[in-house]
Amino acid sequence: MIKLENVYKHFYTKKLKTTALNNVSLQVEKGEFLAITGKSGSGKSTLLNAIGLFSSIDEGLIELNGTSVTGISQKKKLTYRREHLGYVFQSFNLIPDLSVIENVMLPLKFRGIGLKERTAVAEQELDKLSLSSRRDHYPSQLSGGQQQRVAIARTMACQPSIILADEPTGNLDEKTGQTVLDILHHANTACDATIVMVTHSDKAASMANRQVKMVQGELIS
Ligand SMILES: Nc1ncnc2c1ncn2[C@@H]1O[C@H](COP(=O)(O)OP(=O)(O)OP(=O)(O)O)[C@@H](O)[C@H]1O
Repeated sequence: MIKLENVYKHFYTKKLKTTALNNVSLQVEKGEFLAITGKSGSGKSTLLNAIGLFSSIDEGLIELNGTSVTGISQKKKLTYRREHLGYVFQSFNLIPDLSVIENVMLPLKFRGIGLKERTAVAEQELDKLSLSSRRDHYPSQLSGGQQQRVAIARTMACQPSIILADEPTGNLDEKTGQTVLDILHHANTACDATIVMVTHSDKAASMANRQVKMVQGELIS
């Protein structure tokens, strides 16, 4: 479960103060699939980054699975991210010196899963995303869409309880985009993952149980 209460986030540049999150309160139940829509610059990614523990907030409270994560140390945030959160972001953050399969296996290693099991899980996830033939390639040898799919395979291999997706179909052709949506849908319905997805696509948003909209930093149901 995800709970935000009266969350504010401001950005300051020399001349401008931007309130990217303006008194945002939100509750996403366990196993819910929420879509966040809204115009460019309305604060969607800022919201996702705050829930994903990538950026701090200025005021308010965030709870994930019943644990308050506001103000916890960087070390605890990292542990929490590794154990509970999965990200499907457009910046793939693949490790360039690791092959495709090694990238997918890495977070499983952090969780203490043995080599045989992590190889099997990674192969299975790569197969679902039609990437088996690329398992020994390096990220630089892949197209943008292929890199995004590797990142999704890496996320799904960990079976996170909360998945945060920022424009997950943005860079992909229609067929691959649908595969990604199907994978998210499966994680939601078969594995009870809670999903928060930012999207501009009506088709992607229609996969969700509920839609909310960001307007100038405020959340509108
Ligand atoms: N690091 C930053 N410094 C200053 N302002 C920022 C920073 N990051 C975001 N903002 C501002 O905060 C507001 C919200 O940005 P955010 O990226 O959350 O929007 P978004 O809804 O995700 O947009 P898009 O759909 O274009 O990705 C914008 O006005 C943006 O200019």
